[in-house]
Amino acid sequence: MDTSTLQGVFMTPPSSPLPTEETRKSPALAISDLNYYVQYRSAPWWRGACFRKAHVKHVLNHVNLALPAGSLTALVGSSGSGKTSLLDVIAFRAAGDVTGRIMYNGLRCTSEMMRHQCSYVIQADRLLPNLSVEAVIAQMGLRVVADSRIGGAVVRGISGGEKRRVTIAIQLLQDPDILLLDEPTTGLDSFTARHLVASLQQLARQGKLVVVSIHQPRSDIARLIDHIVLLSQGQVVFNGPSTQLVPYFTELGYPCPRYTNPLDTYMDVMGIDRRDGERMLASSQRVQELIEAYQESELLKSTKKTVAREMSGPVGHVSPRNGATSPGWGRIFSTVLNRLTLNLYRDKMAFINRFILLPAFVPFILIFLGRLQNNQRSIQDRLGLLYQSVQVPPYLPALRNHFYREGLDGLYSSATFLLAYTIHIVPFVAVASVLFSAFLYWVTGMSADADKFAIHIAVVFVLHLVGELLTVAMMGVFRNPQLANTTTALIFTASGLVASGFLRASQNMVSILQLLSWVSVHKYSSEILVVNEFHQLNLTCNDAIQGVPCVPNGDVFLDANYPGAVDQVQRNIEILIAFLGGHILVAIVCFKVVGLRILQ
Ligand SMILES: Nc1ncnc2c1ncn2[C@@H]1O[C@H](COP(=O)(O)OP(=O)(O)OP(=O)(O)O)[C@@H](O)[C@H]1O
Repeated sequence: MDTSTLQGVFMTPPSSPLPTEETRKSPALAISDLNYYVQYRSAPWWRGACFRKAHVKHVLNHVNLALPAGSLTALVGSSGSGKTSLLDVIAFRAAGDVTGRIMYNGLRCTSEMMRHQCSYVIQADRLLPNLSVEAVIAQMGLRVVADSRIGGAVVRGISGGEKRRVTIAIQLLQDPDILLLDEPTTGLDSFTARHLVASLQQLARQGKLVVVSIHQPRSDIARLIDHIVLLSQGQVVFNGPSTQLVPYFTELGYPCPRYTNPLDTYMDVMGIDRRDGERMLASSQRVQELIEAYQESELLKSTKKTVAREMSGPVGHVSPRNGATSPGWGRIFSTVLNRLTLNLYRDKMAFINRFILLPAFVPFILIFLGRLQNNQRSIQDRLGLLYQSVQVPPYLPALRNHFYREGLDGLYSSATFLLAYTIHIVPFVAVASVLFSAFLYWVTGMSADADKFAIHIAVVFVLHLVGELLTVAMMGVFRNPQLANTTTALIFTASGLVASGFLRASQNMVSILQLLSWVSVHKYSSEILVVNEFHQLNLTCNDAIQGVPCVPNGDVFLDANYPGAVDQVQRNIEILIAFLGGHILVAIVCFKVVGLRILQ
């Protein structure tokens, strides 16, 4: 659009017809005297919570708003003005302390009500990289990419703009009454950004309350906005229909020069110039005057009157949308399971990781160890191989932040997700365990007995699964895949060292480590594997060193080093099964207790 007509745009109604009285029911969202405070600590994190000074920041300061449904509202302000915080507070996702009241259609909002009636599209697109876009929403103009992969770091997929529209489309599948979007146009080219905002305007016209935060809307986007909230340093500087923007500021002595975008002009007026102390003081004073002028304005008086009318309403409850019933648990579970499985099947790196890397290690073992003998030295070789078997590396689970997001959106519970997650990795872990054990047995010539081979696979399988579940649990705690993976690798390595008895006899360790080994999965899995390999194994004495008693068979070795292990195989298998169940529970608890507390 030509900038010469910009001022006209802000004085005349936008292109799409404004909502009818039926859809407007003004105001849909009323916010009364909202304050938002966050606590933060200065000084480096390693000083610990007790030694760092706690500060409280007043992020949103006495905000009163009345936002009409059927209109596209934009929160506009410079970086740090409080746009994201305001959206977080409206969505009941804010991490700090909130005072004030939010009403929606005359009902007092609660977090449960907003989880059901409001969808919040945050800045980053969190999509599963290997899923295709199926019937998603012609409304979002995604038909041409309906069969494309989303794409990620490895596989190129749909474009950034298309990803953004898919993110919005997914939120729209919930048919929300309120749609909040944080910086939806950031990173998009001008055509895509305009197309996206036009789609949002169309959605608003259907009676939804659509609120977007925008740093600095370009002229063609500004034209589509019906209602503007200008924020500076957490305070409202203007709140009203876009048609009133220029008249309001002109009256305050800030006319908009011809041929310029009014939002650009007023963002400059509201900006704090930090180049030097003098300019900073002058611009801060100007902003303060603007804030005070708004406090005295007719605009605020009328907003407060409207808001006050709404405030007497009762507490809102969750109502089924448009008569729709939510899907049952079985449907949700199978959808989550299908999505996870499909994503994993299409993930080339996961395939390489799980099916190729571990078996690919076997040729190295062949060079390093060769075929197993039955002499005295083979005892050490066998122990080395068994240590290798119990030290299977736990995989980085394919969990991503979008699952936290979906959990926050109330789409499914942590238990549902973790159950689906565990089930979806079972076939992969099983195949990887079979491949690993088969290669190991075939290359080295371990005890060739079908039962023993099956037990070896089962133990490797349980260790893989426990490792993966432990990583999932750590992700519930840390919310960081790398940290979770490193922590699990450390725990697993330490546990294997201490509890397997393959590198150091347990009896020689300090008592605290001996005690700790009782809670290690490696103690029980190692005992099963060592019995598996050494029980009924005949050994030759032809390489025995003079003066060192020969170990004539594996059972003598077991009696000396793993006393009672032969009789405890059944018990150890039961303990391993309990470990599996226990780790699923630990993962659920980590997500539910620790995870949700972080997110609230
Ligand atoms: N949890 C928090 N801890 C500390 N400071 C916070 C927290 N949340 C918000 N703030 C501060 O509050 C102010 C407003 O932040 P907010 O993210 O809402 O701004 P914004 O307008 O969305 O900025 P941007 O456009 O850069 O995203 C900033 O100064 C920010 O540093």
